[in-house]
Amino acid sequence: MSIQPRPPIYPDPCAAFYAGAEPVPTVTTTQMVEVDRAMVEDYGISLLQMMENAGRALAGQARRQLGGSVVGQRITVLCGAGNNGGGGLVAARRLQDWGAQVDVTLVHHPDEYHGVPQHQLQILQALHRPVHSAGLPSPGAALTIDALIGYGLNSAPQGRAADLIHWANDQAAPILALDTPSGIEVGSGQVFQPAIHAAATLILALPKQGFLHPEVQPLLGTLLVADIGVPPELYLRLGLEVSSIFARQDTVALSCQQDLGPSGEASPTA
Ligand SMILES: NC(=O)C1=CN([C@@H]2O[C@H](COP(=O)(O)OP(=O)(O)OC[C@H]3O[C@@H](n4cnc5c(N)ncnc54)[C@H](O)[C@@H]3O)[C@@H](O)[C@H]2O)[C@@H](O)CC1
Ligand SMILES: [K+]
Repeated sequence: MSIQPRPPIYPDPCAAFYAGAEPVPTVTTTQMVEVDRAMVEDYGISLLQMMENAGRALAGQARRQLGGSVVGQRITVLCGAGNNGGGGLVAARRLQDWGAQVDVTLVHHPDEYHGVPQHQLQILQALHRPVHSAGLPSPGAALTIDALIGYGLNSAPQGRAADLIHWANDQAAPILALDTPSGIEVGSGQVFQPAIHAAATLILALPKQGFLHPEVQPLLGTLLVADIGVPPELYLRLGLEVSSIFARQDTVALSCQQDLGPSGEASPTA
């Protein structure tokens, strides 16, 4: 069964994103890859640190969406083998720590996880928490988390990742996507088939340029951006002016400015 796209949250396409009254720049995939590189190589902020922040923020957003407590709530977490999936594995662990019943569903066999995602998986295994790498999750969860593919998407989703995207879209449970709904090429805004139809998307660090594309926006749901600890010095080096959007909270909602108007300075709308 295929589903129709949910109605867009924003009635008109976005021209720019805001957090409160603060403009939030978008980044290209090239810039985001450079952010990742500089974090590790120039500042010694490891991927493990960033991923822990990402997964903790994702778990916190899931908890908010489920009303403030996850005790006894069923959550399905779909995890690819890349760093997006690694963030999902962190979120799964934290949600289990907080009392949720989490079904961790992997795209690949555990032997095919490497690097930091493998490290996150091995923590779950050391804790004897079950993970599933075959079949489809049981239906009936209160929330599905999509940590299948992030900005590493290279073509239309294939194989088991595609099967899990179809499965998630067919469930009644809302989908919380990590960084991007899987199936979107975040740089260009190309929507592949299949692609996740998210109720909410928790963006890491900064929104990606493709999120301004009108075809992408109906798939994003409510947009939030999470602090993963990128220092302002790094953004400045890339020519990005990022104001203190996380001064009060680690995760903030993004609103949309629908057009720039004749002066180029319209107020943001919710
Ligand atoms: N500094 C950052 O920005 C951080 C990024 N993180 C996450 O890491 C993501 C990027 O990680 P990666 O570069 O590892 O890439 P991804 O995890 O986005 O994607 C790579 C994985 O997706 C699979 N894949 C790619 N195209 C596919 C297709 N067409 N069909 C099926 N499978 C496909 C690959 O086989 C691989 O397993 C970001 O989107 C973000 O979510 C976080 O983990 C923490 C830090
Ligand atoms: K995703």
